[in-house]
Amino acid sequence: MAQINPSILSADFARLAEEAQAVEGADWLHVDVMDNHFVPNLTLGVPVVESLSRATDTPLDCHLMIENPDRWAPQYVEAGAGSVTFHAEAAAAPVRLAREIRAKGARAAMALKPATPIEPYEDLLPELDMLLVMTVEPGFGGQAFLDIMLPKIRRTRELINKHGLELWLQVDGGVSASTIERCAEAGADVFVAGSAVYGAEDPAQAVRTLREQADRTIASAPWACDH
Ligand SMILES: O=C(CO)[C@H](O)[C@H](O)COP(=O)(O)O
Ligand SMILES: [Fe+2]
Repeated sequence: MAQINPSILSADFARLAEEAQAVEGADWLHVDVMDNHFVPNLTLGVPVVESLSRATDTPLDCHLMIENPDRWAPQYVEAGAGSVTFHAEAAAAPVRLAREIRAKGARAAMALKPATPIEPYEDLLPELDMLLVMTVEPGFGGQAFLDIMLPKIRRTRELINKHGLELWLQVDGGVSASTIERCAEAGADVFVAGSAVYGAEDPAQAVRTLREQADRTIASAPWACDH
């Protein structure tokens, strides 16, 4: 089953609680944390995540685009995040960090920027609950989907299936009605969508439509039948 995670990066930050409630029915709410160092943009931090976790029943999927996640990621679990994603390029000790996130009670995930290959991380996959393949350069919403990431999604899915892991494979960046099927066909099962959801007239309906598209594709995808 596909999971759709609307990204509040494309929501109205002055009405975050309402915007979160507008997509109830989504699997997770994707929260982009940017520190203006790891990426050239600044969004929100621990206090906002804490408030947001009280404002919605949808679990929070925090995508940390920050330096030194080894220091900060555990605080996002304490703030109420159900899943915390750190970047492979930023973590000093990814295994220790993934174990700490899990020990604190959240799902541990690792993200790869477009130029970061999956292969060096094969042995680390059992330490993770989700792997995020970025399909745009992290930093901004509303960018065009990078088709050249499809082979990496495919290779990552092959590694997950080869090792028989229950790891989720998330894609983030430019995911919309016109790109979600290519991602699902390549092996993704968790889909972040910012502008495609919050730019729609009815965000909750946009979530349902994306989920239907992804579910239909996954149902006939060879990678899902083999699994
Ligand atoms: O991590 C991100 C950007 O770094 C966002 O989650 C992503 O860009 C979502 O926005 P959109 O669906 O509009 O591309
Ligand atoms: Fe994100």
